[in-house]
Amino acid sequence: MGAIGGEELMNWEKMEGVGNGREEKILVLVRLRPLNEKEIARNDVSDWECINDTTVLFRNSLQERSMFPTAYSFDRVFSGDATTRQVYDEGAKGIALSVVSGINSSIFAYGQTSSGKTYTMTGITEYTVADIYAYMQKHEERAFVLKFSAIEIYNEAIRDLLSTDNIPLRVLDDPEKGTIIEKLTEETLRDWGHLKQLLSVCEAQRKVGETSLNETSSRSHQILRLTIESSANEFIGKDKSTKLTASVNFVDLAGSERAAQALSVGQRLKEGCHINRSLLTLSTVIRKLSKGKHGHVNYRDSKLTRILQPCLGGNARTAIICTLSPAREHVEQSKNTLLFASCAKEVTTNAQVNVVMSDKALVKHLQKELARLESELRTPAPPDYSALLKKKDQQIEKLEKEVRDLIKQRDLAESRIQELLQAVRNDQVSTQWDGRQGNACADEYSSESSSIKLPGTTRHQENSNSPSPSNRTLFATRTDEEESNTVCKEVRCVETNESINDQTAISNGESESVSGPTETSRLRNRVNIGSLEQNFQDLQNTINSLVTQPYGDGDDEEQEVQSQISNPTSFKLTKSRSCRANLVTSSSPPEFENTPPNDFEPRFPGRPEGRKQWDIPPQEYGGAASGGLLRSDSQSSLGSTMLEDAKNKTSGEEDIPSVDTFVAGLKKMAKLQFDQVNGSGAEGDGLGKSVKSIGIDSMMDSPPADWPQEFARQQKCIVELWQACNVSLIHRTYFFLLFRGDPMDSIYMEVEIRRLSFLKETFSKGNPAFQDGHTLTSASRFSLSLYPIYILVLVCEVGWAWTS
Ligand SMILES: Nc1ncnc2c1ncn2[C@@H]1O[C@H](COP(=O)(O)OP(=O)(O)OP(=O)(O)O)[C@@H](O)[C@H]1O
Repeated sequence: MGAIGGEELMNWEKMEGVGNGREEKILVLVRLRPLNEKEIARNDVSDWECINDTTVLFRNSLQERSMFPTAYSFDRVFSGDATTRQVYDEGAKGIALSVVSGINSSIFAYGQTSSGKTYTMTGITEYTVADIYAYMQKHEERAFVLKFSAIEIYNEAIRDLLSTDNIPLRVLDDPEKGTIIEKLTEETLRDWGHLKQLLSVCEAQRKVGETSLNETSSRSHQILRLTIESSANEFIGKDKSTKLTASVNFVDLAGSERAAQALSVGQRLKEGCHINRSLLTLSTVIRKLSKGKHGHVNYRDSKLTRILQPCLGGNARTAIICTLSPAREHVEQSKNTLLFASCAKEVTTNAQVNVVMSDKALVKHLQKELARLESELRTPAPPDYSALLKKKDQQIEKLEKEVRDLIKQRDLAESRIQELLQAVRNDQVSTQWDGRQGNACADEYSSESSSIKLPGTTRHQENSNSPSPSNRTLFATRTDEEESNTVCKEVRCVETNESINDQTAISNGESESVSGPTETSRLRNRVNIGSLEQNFQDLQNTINSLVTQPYGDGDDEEQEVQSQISNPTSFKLTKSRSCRANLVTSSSPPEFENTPPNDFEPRFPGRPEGRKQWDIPPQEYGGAASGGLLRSDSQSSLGSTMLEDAKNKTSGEEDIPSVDTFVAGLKKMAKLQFDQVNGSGAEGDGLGKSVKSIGIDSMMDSPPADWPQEFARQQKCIVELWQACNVSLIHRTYFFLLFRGDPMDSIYMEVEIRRLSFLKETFSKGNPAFQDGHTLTSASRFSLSLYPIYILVLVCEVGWAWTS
């Protein structure tokens, strides 16, 4: 017995590159035999052709329609005129001779009966053994030991072909050696002649029978095993001896057959059934292995697959030679063989060099390995700079990406800041403009003629982007103590929450909030003639611009509003609370045109006779007791009617019997509506109901489950109130001239509407319950445009009072 030392072993493993196993696909060869004499006599023709070294083509001369492919590619295909020597040299040799390198190998022959399996395997076995002996002769520095064993599996029974006993052998699972066959004869070969003799014995022992397809049909699966042990001569007899040991299997499978074709009966039929069953198991195992080594593989379903398990996806290099009969009558069988071959070429095996070490050699080897590892620990190997560089490069790339993202975010934030700053500048400009009219505003707020009070509530003031009425954009923001410090405030609101005395001054502090008549007179007394004159001049300019851009051009106005709405950047509503500081596009007020009219329209006392009277039966509006709100469609119809009236009329056409009566009726209607909206008048009068009483603030913090519906109702009510106060151009004019509180109320309501829209945007992204229109915006803008006229009248009054 030869041996190799530990160093030699490591060199060997490096050289072979298989120390840790080598995965490779099963080598699949296809051999097409020529037509035999019987087939030629039957004038059979060959439908198969090897068009190159790797492809076999099915020439369907009958033009049959078939689900099978016509071309098959494998590692190597051999035509009918190829010799077994060629098959061996160009195909199986490399696999078979792995055994001399300590790697297990297997050569299979698979195919239908009479396709040439035995013919091929006999030659392959001879050539392999011859080459092994030639190798042994070449490598005299090594000592080889060859052992031979042979079995056949006949009707699922294992027989020892080297034994004359007919006793079936048992298959055992050995924890170290794997699957073994009990009591199997293993002959140590003396020489080549000895092997030839044993092969003859096997041939004689193997079950062979005559069928209609093959006179010498193999009725069993035959496995010849040649085991080679080799070791280096120089280590023989020394303690540190190791040896390579591997086996090569020559597997000549029984041929699949159709009972009808083979005309088998009796014993032959029984043999055929066993053959087909075991071949079916082999096909199943191969098919499963071809899909990857996942799940359970039924090796144990047959003795054939159990014994061949290491060759099928295990520690072995494997070649399968699929033999084909060219005869047309065997076409289907040939196609089945090729399908098996197609699966087999997907199966992966993992061959390893099989080294057997003596105990002393093993200890020596392990000690050496231990010393090497310890030295590596003491002096760690220099770092792998290339790997480190690669890692750093990846980190740099990641950081660069992050930087790019941050730059993008920064740019976005800057643009947002610019927008906000612009808004603040606009706010300041408008505040200055308002400041010049601050006293007048104060008077306005304190006017007793304001029929609809807002006790304990906030009055909002709309600001325009520029003093020019034709270029105003409405902004509205709710402010409170918390919000007043927010940088991004775009519109200022003056709140009179708790104490009127603590009211925030508008703009430069000149303006004062709602107060009683005494405050009004005090403010009037503080009016400076010079500032009044200046205000007068400003207002004159404003009026001039109003005259040059009359409101009557409703289409233009509407278009402008439409463009503002369609362009969110030009029409924004900003919430100044920091946690909700995102700019939100203001949604448009509700659409009323499509609301169907109903019978629930209140009679309007100031309405001219002959026109439709609005009656407001208080009991129909519910109230605190019922707690009910009007259905929104009822209220919508009111707004709709009024709006349509306003649209259908011009100032010239308007028939106004009594402005005072009209205003009184309007106020009454507004009060009733607003009381109805808020449940009752107990907490305040009409429009004086604050947003807080509506519950918007609490809704923002913890919106109720049905808040969208409730919200929509509230929004609609306020919108309709607003419309009630803005019926038509001429009425509006009287409002401004004679009914001082209402213009601000209407503006206030517009602000509220916008704030509600903002809340809606905040809470109901994409909620289809909110369908907004644009009609209020233009009307509101018109209210603003007329506001200077009112200021003018007020100034005149103050001037007159002062001079008198
Ligand atoms: N390539 C070939 N060239 C010439 N003759 C061949 C070739 N292959 C097979 N034959 C002949 O065909 C006949 C059947 O061959 P063989 O017995 O090897 O088939 P088989 O596949 O082993 O059949 P079974 O499965 O029934 O044992 C034999 O007479 C054999 O000599």
